[in-house]
Amino acid sequence: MAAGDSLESLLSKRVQEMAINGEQPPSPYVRRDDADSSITQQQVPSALCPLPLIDLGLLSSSPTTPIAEQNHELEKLRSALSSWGCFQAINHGVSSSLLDEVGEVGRKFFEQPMEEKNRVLKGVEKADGYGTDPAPEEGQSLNWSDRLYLTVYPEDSRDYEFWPPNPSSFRDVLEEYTRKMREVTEVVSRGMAKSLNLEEKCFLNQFGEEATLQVRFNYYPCCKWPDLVLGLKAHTDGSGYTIILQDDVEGLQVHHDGKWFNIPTIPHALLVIMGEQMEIMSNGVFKSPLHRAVINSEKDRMSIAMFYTPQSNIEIGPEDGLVSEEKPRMFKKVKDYVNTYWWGYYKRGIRAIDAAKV
Ligand SMILES: O=C(O)CCC(=O)C(=O)O
Ligand SMILES: [Fe+2]
Repeated sequence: MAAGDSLESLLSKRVQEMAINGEQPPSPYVRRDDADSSITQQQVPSALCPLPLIDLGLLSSSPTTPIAEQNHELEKLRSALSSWGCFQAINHGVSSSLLDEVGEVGRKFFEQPMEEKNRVLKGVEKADGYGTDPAPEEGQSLNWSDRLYLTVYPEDSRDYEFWPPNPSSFRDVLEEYTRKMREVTEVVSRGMAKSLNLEEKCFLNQFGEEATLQVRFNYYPCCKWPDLVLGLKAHTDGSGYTIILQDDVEGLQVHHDGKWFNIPTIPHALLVIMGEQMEIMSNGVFKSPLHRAVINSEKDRMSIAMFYTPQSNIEIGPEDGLVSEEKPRMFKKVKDYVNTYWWGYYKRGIRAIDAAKV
C-alpha cells in the first residue's frame, strides 16, 4: 500500500469517489473470503431461488381470511424461518408510492456532490451519519459500499443533525416510512409467535415498547472488477430482525443449504431476515442466516435495511414455551446484545451467537 493509502485515509474516502474515478479497488478492499474453506462458494442464480413469499395480510385474523388460509400462511412462515431464516413479504400494507419515494430520496442523497453529503458525515466513533463502518479487525477486508445510517425510533433518540437536509423531502418521507415499518414489525412479530403456537404478543413484549429502529441506506457503486470485492462481507445481523427494501439491481445473497442463493428483486416486496436476537428468542427454531452483498459490474445498487432491535435495557431470552426436555434452553438471557456481544464479533468476521449459548 502506498504511504498515502493508510487504512485511515482509505476509510475517509468514499467508495463512490473511487468508483467514479475508475480506480481499481485498493488492496484492503480485496475480498479474502475465498480462503475460508468452511463456507462453500457455490452460487445459485436468482431464477432458481425458492425463497418463500409470505402474504402478511393473511397472518392476522380477519372476517375475509378463512382460518384454513391463515393457518397455511402461518405454517409457511414457520417453515421459511426455520430453514432459510428469511422470506419475501408481500401485501405488507406499505404503499408502493411510499416505497418508491423512500428509494428515491435515498438515491438522490447519494447522487449529490460529496460536499453536500459530507454535511451529515458521521463522527469516527458514532454510528449515525454518512460514511462507512469503523475499521474492521486485522485480516478483514473493507466493504465496497458507502452508507447512511440513522436511528429513527424511538423519536427522542433521533439525532436530526445527521438527517440530510437534502433532498428536502428526505425527513418527511423517512418519518412516514418509519411509521409504516412499526406497523409491519407488529404484524410480523405477532405472526411469528402464532406460527409457533405461542401467545401472540410474546415477542413484542420481549422487544419492548421502545424497541429501536435504525435504518441503513447501503449504496454499492458498480465496479469493473466485481469479483475482487464484496459490497458487504458475509455476516449475520445483530438485530431482532431486519426488513430490507431492495432496488431493481440484484446483489443480496443468502447462505442456505451450503450454497449462496441470489435473492430475486421483486418490485415492492420487503425481505424480512432474522437477526441473532430472534434466533435467541426462538430458542434456535428460527435461524439467523449468513448473508452478503455482491457488486454489479455496470449498475450501482442501493438497499434500505431497517434493523428492529429489542430495547437495550430489557433482558431477552428463549421463550419458555419453546423450552422443554426434548429441546433444552440453548441460550442465556442477554441484554443490549448488539453492544455486549455482536459488534465485537462482527468486526472480527465471526458470529457472536455462540457466545450467548448456555
Ligand atoms: O444490501 C443488502 O441487500 C443487504 C444489506 C444488509 O445485509 C445489511 O445492511 O445488514
Ligand atoms: Fe445484514
